Amino acid sequence: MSASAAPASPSSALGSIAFIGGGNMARSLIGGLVARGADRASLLVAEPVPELRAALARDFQIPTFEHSAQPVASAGTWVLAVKPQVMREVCQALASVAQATRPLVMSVAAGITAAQIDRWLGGNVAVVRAMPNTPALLGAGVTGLYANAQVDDGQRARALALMQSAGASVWIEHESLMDAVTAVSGSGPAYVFLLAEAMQAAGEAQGLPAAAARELALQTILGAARMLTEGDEAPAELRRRVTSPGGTTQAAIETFEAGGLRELVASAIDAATRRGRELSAAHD
Ligand SMILES: NC(=O)C1=CN([C@@H]2O[C@H](COP(=O)(O)OP(=O)(O)OC[C@H]3O[C@@H](n4cnc5c(N)ncnc54)[C@H](OP(=O)(O)O)[C@@H]3O)[C@@H](O)[C@H]2O)C=CC1
Ligand SMILES: O=C(O)[C@@H]1CCC=N1
Repeated sequence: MSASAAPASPSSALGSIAFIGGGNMARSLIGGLVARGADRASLLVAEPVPELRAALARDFQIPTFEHSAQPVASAGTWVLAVKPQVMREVCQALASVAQATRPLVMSVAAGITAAQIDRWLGGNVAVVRAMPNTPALLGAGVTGLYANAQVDDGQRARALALMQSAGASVWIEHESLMDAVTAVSGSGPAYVFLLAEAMQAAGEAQGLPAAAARELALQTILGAARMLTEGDEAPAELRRRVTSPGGTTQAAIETFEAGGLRELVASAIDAATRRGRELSAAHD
């Protein structure tokens, strides 16, 4: 595995990129690319929902299409950003173009394997499986990347450049670990949002006004995340510095530990990992 941080702007060598699916994840990736100065005219999006197309065109001034035929014909990189449930059908419809033009195909779908995508596109296709997350919109995401054997060095560099617009990237050598990546970081923002909801609600239950509870909870998460990522100290050490012996934090941490928070987090991530495998099998 290797990790790298985001560069100042995406390379112009990226060429045209066709996004198939313009929903939540594609929007986050496109937002990250646009914010880092990507050529808007080279970001082509196929999205069947008219409201989503209109919002993408309005917010990012990029070309949008109802069907994928036009964007894929002119793009050297495809980003498949549809749900796992429809990936087979979407790929099979694009197989003849893939065989004719040999694009770099990137998939962000949970569970679906590079071998499945290669097979559905007709075989011998360069496939990079990527698992980003929605903070990509702010350039603050993290992506796990796996390349199949057909991906050459230039294509690896192109995949990395594209995803670095979304934040940091980590290459994963063994594809079987991509379901764990999905469970930790792909789904991960939702766990933090759940914590934010719970902290805010608990603050309100203690009598804080809603606006104050929100501000206190959200800024606490932001500040803690910055301490975790901008310093060198381990999470356990940062926690120790907040926890005065016999004080308030100790009372809360003991409650979390007694309630099995660590085991619960491990179970949740195990459930998400298993779900990724199930999605692959269910939609083969
Ligand atoms: N959301 C997230 O945080 C993350 C999502 N992912 C992955 O990204 C993928 C997309 O997820 P997400 O963005 O949340 O899903 P969304 O449903 O928001 O977006 C997918 C979009 O693709 C559209 N679509 C369906 N069929 C086609 C087609 N043939 N051509 C073009 N577009 C089509 C869908 O339209 P319609 O609704 O009409 O079907 C929908 O608008 C999934 O595979 C998911 O596993 C990965 C990492 C994080
Ligand atoms: O929930 C999902 O299945 C997708 C994949 C990771 C985040 N969202």
